[in-house]
Amino acid sequence: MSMIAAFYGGKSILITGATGFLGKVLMEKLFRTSPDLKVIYILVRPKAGQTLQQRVFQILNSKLFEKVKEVCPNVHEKIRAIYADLSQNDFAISKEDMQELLSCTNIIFHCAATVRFDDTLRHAVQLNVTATRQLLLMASQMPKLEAVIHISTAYSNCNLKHIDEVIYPCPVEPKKIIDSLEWLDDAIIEEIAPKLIRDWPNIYTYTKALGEMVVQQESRSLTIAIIRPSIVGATWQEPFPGWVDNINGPNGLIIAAGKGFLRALKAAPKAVADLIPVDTVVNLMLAVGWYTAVHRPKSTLVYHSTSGNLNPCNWHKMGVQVLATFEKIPLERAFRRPYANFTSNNFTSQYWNAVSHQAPAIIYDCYLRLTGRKPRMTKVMNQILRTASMLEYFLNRSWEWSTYNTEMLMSELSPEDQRVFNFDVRQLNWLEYIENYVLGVKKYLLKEDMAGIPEAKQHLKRLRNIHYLFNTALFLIVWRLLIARSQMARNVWFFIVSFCYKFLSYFRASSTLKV
Ligand SMILES: CCCCCCCCCCCCCCCCCCCCCCCCCCCC(=O)SCCNC(=O)CCNC(=O)[C@H](O)C(C)(C)COP(=O)(O)OP(=O)(O)OC[C@H]1O[C@@H](n2cnc3c(N)ncnc32)[C@H](O)[C@@H]1OP(=O)(O)O
Ligand SMILES: NC(=O)C1=CN([C@@H]2O[C@H](COP(=O)(O)OP(=O)(O)OC[C@H]3O[C@@H](n4cnc5c(N)ncnc54)[C@H](OP(=O)(O)O)[C@@H]3O)[C@@H](O)[C@H]2O)C=CC1
Repeated sequence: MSMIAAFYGGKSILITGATGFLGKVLMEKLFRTSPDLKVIYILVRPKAGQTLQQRVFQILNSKLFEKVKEVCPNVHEKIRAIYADLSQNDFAISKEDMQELLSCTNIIFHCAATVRFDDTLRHAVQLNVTATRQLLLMASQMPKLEAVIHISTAYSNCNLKHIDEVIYPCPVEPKKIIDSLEWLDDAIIEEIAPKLIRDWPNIYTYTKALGEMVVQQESRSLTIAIIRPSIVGATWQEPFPGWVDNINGPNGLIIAAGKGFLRALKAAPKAVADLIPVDTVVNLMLAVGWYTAVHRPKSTLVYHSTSGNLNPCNWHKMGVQVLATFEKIPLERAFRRPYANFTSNNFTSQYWNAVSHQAPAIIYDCYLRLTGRKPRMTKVMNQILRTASMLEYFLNRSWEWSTYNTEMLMSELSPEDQRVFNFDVRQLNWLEYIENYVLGVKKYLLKEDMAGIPEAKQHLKRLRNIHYLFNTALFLIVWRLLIARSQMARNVWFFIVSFCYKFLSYFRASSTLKV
């Protein structure tokens, strides 16, 4: 019997960010392995015209939850969606709901955050810092609370090269920033933001670092742990391989590469691609929840959920495998054949951008215009290049994350728990994982039918022919222009033609002799 699964039995669990990528996989695993848990409270806001109930209904009826319904048929009764907006005071939770949360919650998983790299400082602080503080204040009023698990990111200290499982202080106190945002207007905040974030690459990583400091400051009366995942990718094994449902991080770039939009990336081929499967992160979260509640460590422990120091893979290997998978299982209606280049050189990168990205987009838009349609490719391309440039910082560096606490926890688990809540990334076969990942992007994210693969392959063949035709025509035009303008080009041309003529004459003469 799994000790961890048994631990969550009968528990009331509060999850923030349950509608997000990580939150959904966490709920799924909890229901599947501990169907006898009492209730999962989720803090949800209405979104995109959907009520809370519609949002929950959609999640529970998704492919991800198919297995859950077999082991926990009454899953609908065990999930309680509470209206909440984490950017509001007291999260805008009603008095009755707040009372229920305060009196019943046993475990908290705090996943909610804004993960946008370019969010405003005000909003990012509200979500990633102030909301964390407010949640911990709530937590300190929960008599039955056993543990709080805060999800941060391995990149919260990406201004350092070697990162230990400790909380690093930030140059400015989070409280000072929270206070000053109350009276500064938005224009001034945006002006001081670059000075505040110093050597952090973006507001997201900076505010996540502030969030950790808040955890440390508010942890006195609480039992808290912090988990720092690196780049969270599709599922490795559970509930099935390759599940993914948003375009953050690698996902959008994989689509852009598969559709032939993105054919070059400014990335150091040898830099470590520190991806971590989402189910691995979730297994660690559940194990940490159990360990923190049962062993109540004296200080706040930090756990790295990273792959680089245990089972490293680099961008070159990853890129090659992504392309190899697209050969076998291409995406539908590609713009160009998937092909790409990783370069860390500025000049080469700009060259590839102009030749491989911008020029084809402009040509295609001209074609759309000529055929009476609205041009759109340049816009799409600029969006992709903007995204790629935002991720560049992470593609051109490697970090060393120590994993002492994570490994210690692994050794504390029973063999059964090590199997059911496996977070040992050493067992991950990258080639197999990436293939399933790419397949998952096609199936679950783009919702493409596997029956369309032969047609997609045909389409790629047509694109290859167009490519050859285009290159030949381009070569002939350039050559013709050169010949018209340069004596040297004419000489080379006559040399080649006379050489070919002589070669053919010799060949014809020798074959006539044989007859
Ligand atoms: C040497 C030889 C090599 C040979 C082989 C080479 C082969 C290469 C093949 C290439 C194959 C690629 C392989 C994989 C590459 C993997 C790269 C992975 C990089 C990952 C780095 C991640 C670092 C993460 C660090 C921290 C991790 C975390 O803690 S948290 C989560 C990370 N957060 C995010 O990812 C959020 C990032 N997104 C944003 O901040 C914003 O979306 C934005 C700023 C990027 C854009 O904002 P904007 O307002 O302009 O747009 P938005 O409204 O959001 O969207 C507009 C449209 O753009 C689409 N979109 C959004 N994000 C992406 C994306 N990531 N990729 C693609 N497209 C994206 C979005 O859907 C919108 O589309 P429409 O709705 O159609 O308008
Ligand atoms: N994905 C990754 O690569 C990594 C993620 N992390 C961390 O993991 C955690 C989860 O990330 P992930 O699941 O990928 O992110 P998502 O963007 O998928 O999910 C974010 C969640 O936060 C919720 N949320 C945001 N704003 C509010 C708000 N004002 N009120 C209520 N809820 C809100 C979202 O709700 P809604 O659905 O309504 O928008 C959503 O449920 C984050 O803390 C992130 O920093 C760390 C490292 C890497």
